[in-house]
Amino acid sequence: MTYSVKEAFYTLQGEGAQTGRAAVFLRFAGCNLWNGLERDRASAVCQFCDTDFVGTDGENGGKYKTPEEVAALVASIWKANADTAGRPYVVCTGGEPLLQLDPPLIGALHGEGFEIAVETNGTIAAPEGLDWICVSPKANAALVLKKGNELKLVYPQDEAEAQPERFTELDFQHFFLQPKDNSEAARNVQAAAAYCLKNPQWRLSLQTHKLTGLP
Ligand SMILES: C[S@@+](CC[C@H](N)C(=O)[O-])C[C@H]1O[C@@H](n2cnc3c(N)ncnc32)[C@H](O)[C@@H]1O
Ligand SMILES: Nc1nc2[nH]cc(C(=O)O)c2c(=O)[nH]1
Ligand code: SF4
Ligand SMILES: [Mg+2]
Repeated sequence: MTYSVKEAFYTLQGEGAQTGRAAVFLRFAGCNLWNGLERDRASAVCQFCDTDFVGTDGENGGKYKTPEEVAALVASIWKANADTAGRPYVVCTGGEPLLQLDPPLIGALHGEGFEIAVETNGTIAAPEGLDWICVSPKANAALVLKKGNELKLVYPQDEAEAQPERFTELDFQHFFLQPKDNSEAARNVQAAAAYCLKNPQWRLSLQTHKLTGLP
């Protein structure tokens, strides 16, 4: 299949349990919960997205015809940036990466020595072989992927089915609340912190790349 890549870049993971770890971010174009157009945001299933995932016009973006081409791109970005040892790490995101990340690409990335992480909205079953799965459930979108390494809930979401209590029995090692970044961000940070203080199963995930200025 052809892989539509919005952009690929080297940075530090800004969120969740792997925060601070150097990684190549591989951002796929397209999402099943929003078409990415501002004029359609208010009618989308997911309305708070902070990311441009439309098209293939970003840094290293393009349409790649084979899994080997994508893996070679990711490896070249790692090698151009990391000076010393450390397990090569790729974070597949989007948009919704599970629309495109398939077993051949997982095989090709492993072939280049990468540990593979994914950031997903949890509406699509995950292929075998992923090394780190972060699920971020969205109100009004049925959750299919009910186990993984971390569950990272954007907070607050008003709908009853997106309250933190709905997720605590699921099979994840880590549970994070990530304050929703919007015009109410400061208030959302305080609300998420207050919830974690009252409910110690949950930890606070701040989007540290927005503090450091990294992408
Ligand atoms: C842009 S999404 C891409 C991956 C996937 N579609 C998903 O939703 O998990 C990456 C992460 O950013 C989170 N996110 C998106 N918009 C956000 C916002 N406004 N504030 C905080 N986190 C946000 C998502 O919930 C997800 O954990
Ligand atoms: N530094 C950095 N960390 C991130 N963690 C998840 C991100 C995403 O957009 O999926 C992201 C991102 O866009 N940048
Ligand atoms: S599911 Fe993820 S990529 Fe899609 S609109 Fe929501 S936050 Fe953005
Ligand atoms: Mg982001």
